[in-house]
Amino acid sequence: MFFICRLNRNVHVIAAGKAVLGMVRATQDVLGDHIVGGIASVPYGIQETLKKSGKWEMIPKEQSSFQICEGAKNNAPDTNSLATSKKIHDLATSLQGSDIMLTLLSGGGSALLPLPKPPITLEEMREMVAIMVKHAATISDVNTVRKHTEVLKGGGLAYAAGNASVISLILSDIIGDPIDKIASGPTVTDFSKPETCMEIFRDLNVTDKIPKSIIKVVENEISEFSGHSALPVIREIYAHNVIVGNNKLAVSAANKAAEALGYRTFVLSTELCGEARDIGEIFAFFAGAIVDVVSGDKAKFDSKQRLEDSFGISENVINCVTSLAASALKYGERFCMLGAGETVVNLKGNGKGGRNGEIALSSALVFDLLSEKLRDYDINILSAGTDGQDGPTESAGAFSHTHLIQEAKEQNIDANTYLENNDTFHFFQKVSNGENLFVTGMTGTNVMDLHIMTVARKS
Ligand SMILES: Nc1ncnc2c1ncn2[C@@H]1O[C@H](COP(=O)(O)OP(=O)(O)O)[C@@H](O)[C@H]1O
Ligand SMILES: O=C(O)[C@H](O)COP(=O)(O)O
Repeated sequence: MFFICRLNRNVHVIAAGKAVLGMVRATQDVLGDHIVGGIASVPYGIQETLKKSGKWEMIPKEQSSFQICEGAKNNAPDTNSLATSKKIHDLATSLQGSDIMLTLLSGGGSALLPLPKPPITLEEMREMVAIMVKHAATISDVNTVRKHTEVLKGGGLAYAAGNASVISLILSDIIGDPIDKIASGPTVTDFSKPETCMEIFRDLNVTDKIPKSIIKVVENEISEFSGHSALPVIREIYAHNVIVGNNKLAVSAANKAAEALGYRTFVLSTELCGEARDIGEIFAFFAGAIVDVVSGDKAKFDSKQRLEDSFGISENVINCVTSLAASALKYGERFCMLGAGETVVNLKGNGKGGRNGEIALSSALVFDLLSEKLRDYDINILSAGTDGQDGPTESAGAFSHTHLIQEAKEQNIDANTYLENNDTFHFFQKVSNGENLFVTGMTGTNVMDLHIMTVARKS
């Protein structure tokens, strides 16, 4: 698509997400008084957190016509983010053909831009998301439904802006950078069919639990579109959507930092997904497989076999990691394996935790299983959300190491009980006075989760 828009003190900024404050500031620095105003919908407390951590370069300059509105406690839409969404909708609809709507979006935008289609209420939207997430829905699935049930999602914001020129800069928090799903695609044409929502509910086995008003809106859309062929009626949207950052950038920076510290590095994948516990176990079994290769022992417990049989990791990948790590460790170097992505958790218990807590704790349980073989090695894992929040907890994630479970046992804390109850936050808070919890506060970015494992021989 090609369009021309003339920059002439006509830029209205609309921003929504956990990472957009720094983006607002950068656009202010570049565009100066071409920005005539705007609204940013951001999480509670983020301005104070960024100021406290000295990230002044991420704080927007004060401008009377620019409002920064905080909302969406615990990443769930609330009355504040709803009120902000209404203001944003009003601003978009007031724009003229000569205006530019510069939209800045990042993950978290979905909860910060809620405007349910009537008769759906805010409470019902919250309920739907909670049910889907509890049943391990991916964010892609949740946002597919949001696109069909909310006014500003699925291109709704750009549509509201009418003839104004729409340019969106998007920071990706979803595997594969799908621009129509990040923050539920407020400025992206939605090609998905409403039928898909019902298929998602069926696959998750939650159809009966979803509020009736939501089912009704989806069913109405299905019958409205049933007369048309393969695709629903597509709203015409003229927007220029650009991905400006994603987790590959974060992993590449972490990789460089590890190299600068002297580690031999390997990036397993930037698209890790599936059940969180599996990823924790995979990292720990990689450590086991590496140590098997270095020691040359016929392993009592074959980690390589486990990686292949239980997790379908190919022999090529395993050989590649283990030979690279072994060649480093044999010559006294340290090894670092990095990964990134976004997992899910099938919530069975009623504890407090997050994906990263589950990854850290499940890796520690495997380390414990392999403790005999790993005893001459220093092995650590950090699993954390780049946004600084691991689920509804006060931590970004947690560290795991080879003697964590033993340490817990000595403190009469049973790791399995905590993991089964999805209570990893309390596990890490309790063990050794919380020294393995990773607490950063909101970081001002949001490019999914990072997993880092270091392996070194004990000196
Ligand atoms: N007690 C818990 N233990 C483990 N994971 C949990 C728990 N409660 C919520 N979660 C998970 O936390 C995720 C939501 O966390 P959040 O940090 O808001 O995600 P995102 O970074 O994608 O915004 C969901 O995947 C959910 O399953
Ligand atoms: O980071 C987040 O908050 C989640 O991944 C959801 O974000 P989104 O639905 O706004 O993309």
